[in-house]
Amino acid sequence: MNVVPTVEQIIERNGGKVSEIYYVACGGSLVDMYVSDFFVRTESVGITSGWYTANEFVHAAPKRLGATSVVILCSHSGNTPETVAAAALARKAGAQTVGLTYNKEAKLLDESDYSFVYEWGDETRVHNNPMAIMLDLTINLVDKLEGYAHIEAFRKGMDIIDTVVANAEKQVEPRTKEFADKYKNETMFYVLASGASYGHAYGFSICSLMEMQWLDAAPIHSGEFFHGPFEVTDEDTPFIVARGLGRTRELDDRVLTFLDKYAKKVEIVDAKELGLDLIDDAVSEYFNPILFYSVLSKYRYALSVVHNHDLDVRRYMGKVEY
Ligand SMILES: O=P(O)(O)OC[C@H]1O[C@](O)(CO)[C@@H](O)[C@@H]1O
Repeated sequence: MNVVPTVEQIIERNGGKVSEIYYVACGGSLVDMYVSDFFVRTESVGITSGWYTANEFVHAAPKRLGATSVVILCSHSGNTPETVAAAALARKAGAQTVGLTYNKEAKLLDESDYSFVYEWGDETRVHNNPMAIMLDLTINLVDKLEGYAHIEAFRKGMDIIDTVVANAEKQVEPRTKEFADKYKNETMFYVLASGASYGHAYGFSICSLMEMQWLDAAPIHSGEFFHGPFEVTDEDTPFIVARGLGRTRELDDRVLTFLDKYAKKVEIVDAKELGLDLIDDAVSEYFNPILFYSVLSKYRYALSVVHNHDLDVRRYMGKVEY
């Protein structure tokens, strides 16, 4: 998808003034936004950002929300009521709203100044998935507003990410089956990551393991592991570590050094070993979550097979009042 016309219109509407970008959604759509929020937090000098579950945005909106805010909202179905309400609220406050959805008839589109109806299901074209579109939009917006030194390296990364992911998926296929066989009777997993990838520790826990497999799971930031969680470590507790590339890899490595001594059930998903180092070091960390999403989806599929538990089965979601 070409994000440039949207970037230009956003900038034109406010005479080049954007003071904050808010990322607002629920569940898996929210997870997909984490990397963009992380990018703004760590790379922008003049723009602040916030990452909000939609209902919290509605009930406790930031005071700064206003005409110079850009609010990016994503809903796969396009009709999640909290996300649609957040878009309406953002618009009422004078902010510019960008809506992403898979559904051409989405209610979210009625509340969006700019929209992206994205592709889904073609695993070979991850650059057209919402996570990549939002990241592309964010990086181009920051670049146009204040300059981003590694924009060309990022664009080159976008050109090859589909190939990197396709190769990585093939590479992990056998080990996802081994993982599923080894861990089929486990009921609790701790999922660790850091930096741009932390959103996927959260997402794999709440969406893939809890929602789709009805298993207990908890995300732990690699940096936080040594500030409480590591006390549960023993030889029987399973850990999944998404070992990213980039500035915070050291945090993941510190966890792995500790687990190597005190744990026995450790699954490492390493972005470097899976070929992400084909992308320039200056930007590869922003591609970690795109790779991890696709690769971890293979892990969850393998678990669903050994559990004979279809990934689409729900007990409560969309079935009862909540
Ligand atoms: O992206 P949407 O359609 O707003 O849906 C959000 C819902 O979808 C999921 O991300 C995945 O089923 C849930 O976690 C969440 O309730």
